[in-house]
Amino acid sequence: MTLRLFDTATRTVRDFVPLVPGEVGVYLCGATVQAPPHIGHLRSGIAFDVLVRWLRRTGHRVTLVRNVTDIDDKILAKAADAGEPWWAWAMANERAFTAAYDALGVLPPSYEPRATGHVPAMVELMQTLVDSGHAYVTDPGDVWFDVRSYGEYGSLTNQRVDDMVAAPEGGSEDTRKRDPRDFALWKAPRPGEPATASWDTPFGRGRPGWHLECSAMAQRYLGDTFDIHGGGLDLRFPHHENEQAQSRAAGHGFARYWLHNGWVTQGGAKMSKSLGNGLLVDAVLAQTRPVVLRYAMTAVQYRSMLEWTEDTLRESEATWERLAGFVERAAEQVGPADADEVARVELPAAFVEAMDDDLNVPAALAVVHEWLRAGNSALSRGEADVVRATMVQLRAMLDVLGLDPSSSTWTTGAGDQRHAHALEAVVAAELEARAQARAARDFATSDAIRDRLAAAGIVVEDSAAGARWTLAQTRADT
Ligand SMILES: Nc1ncnc2c1ncn2[C@@H]1O[C@H](COP(=O)(O)OP(=O)(O)OP(=O)(O)O)[C@@H](O)[C@H]1O
Ligand SMILES: [Zn+2]
Repeated sequence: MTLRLFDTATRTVRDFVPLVPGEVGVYLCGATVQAPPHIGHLRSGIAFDVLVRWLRRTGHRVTLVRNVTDIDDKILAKAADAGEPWWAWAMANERAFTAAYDALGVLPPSYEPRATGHVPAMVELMQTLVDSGHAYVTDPGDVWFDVRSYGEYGSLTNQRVDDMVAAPEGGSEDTRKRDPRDFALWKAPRPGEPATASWDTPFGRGRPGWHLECSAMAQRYLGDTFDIHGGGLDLRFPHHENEQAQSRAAGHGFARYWLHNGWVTQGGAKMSKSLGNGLLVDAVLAQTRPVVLRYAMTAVQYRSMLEWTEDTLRESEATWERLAGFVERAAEQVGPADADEVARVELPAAFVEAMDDDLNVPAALAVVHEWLRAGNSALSRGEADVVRATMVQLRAMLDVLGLDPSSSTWTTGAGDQRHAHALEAVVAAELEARAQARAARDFATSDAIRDRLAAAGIVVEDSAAGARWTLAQTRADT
């Protein structure tokens, strides 16, 4: 059986044959860390986590590179509005993304390069493009890719240059460009931008364009030619078209397969910050266990749109309870299986077939549910051997999807923020009641509330801004 993947470049399903047998290099465009993530931002991380897990399970050594774009117009603008250094703004949001990936059981990438740490590699690539006549400098710091110089421009998205829209950086009215579609490799600082947000290059001082970052970082960690490049559907054009043009014009083979995941949508529209319909990961995790969110985001095929409704999490929770409930009861009856056994067991043929069919997770889950039904019958009949075998199979299949109920990712409660949010709400109500009692000079009540909180290990401090609370330090800390 061979893995077949839908390659966006050829618009066909192709057998996946890695460049080096048994080894796979994957580059996934990561976050531009300008804000904390909404669940749409996590879709690609989860989709490609399933790909990586499947490749590993089928015997491949996978190198996954997922970058962090930590310098960008929006980061600079938002940090300036907030009165913070741009790098502090980027770092805080990068941490929020990392916490979200961890909470949802997305395995860490092999390498997670930040754009700002790879300026020399970008300058080198840009130099190659300038030297070979594929890029040109207008004013110091402004370097453009010359789309007419590269005959294959448009091949990834099957477009003719004449039909394309102007590149957003310096639009069609920018007379310095040779063609309105030419896009920025390097951007001179704009008035008012901090000096720390630009770097010296042979072409003047400036900062990288987004497309150049990914080309340079992919080459740095995966080499001139690598297997799979992924990202959200909206990145195909211009981002991926431009990445490919830069790298191939520089003489590199670049990505051999292109995979794009669908969006999380609401009412058919892409969930997005600017539309105001972005559900922040943190807000969802205040009310839902991470595994339930992971299940909901994994259960669809990666290329499908995932339409988010009020019922999505409820349905996901009910299904998850049935799966995790079986594994728990089975382990009670026959004892737990060890991780090695789960990692080595031969998977059901129908499951393998579904995963090899362009990661058809819904079909793979249908197999999981057949096994679940059989497992539940075996449980009620007390057939220990069948229960055990089914438990091992279910855990193995679910592990491929990042959803093994016995994985420590889910059993330790890490990333589950519901307790913290519940505590926050209860203490806030207590403090409000105390404030009212004090306002009414009912000190007996206000003191009783304070004592009750202290007995629960909560220390209240009064300040001009109102009451603040912290958890009491343990004896060992004092
Ligand atoms: N709803 C979504 N579903 C899947 N992927 C998404 C979604 N929204 C954003 N992404 C991905 O996240 C990355 C950043 O996208 P983008 O900046 O468009 O998101 P956003 O911050 O919500 O959008 P906007 O700038 O319109 O508010 C891209 O890789 C994109 O593919
Ligand atoms: Zn990219």
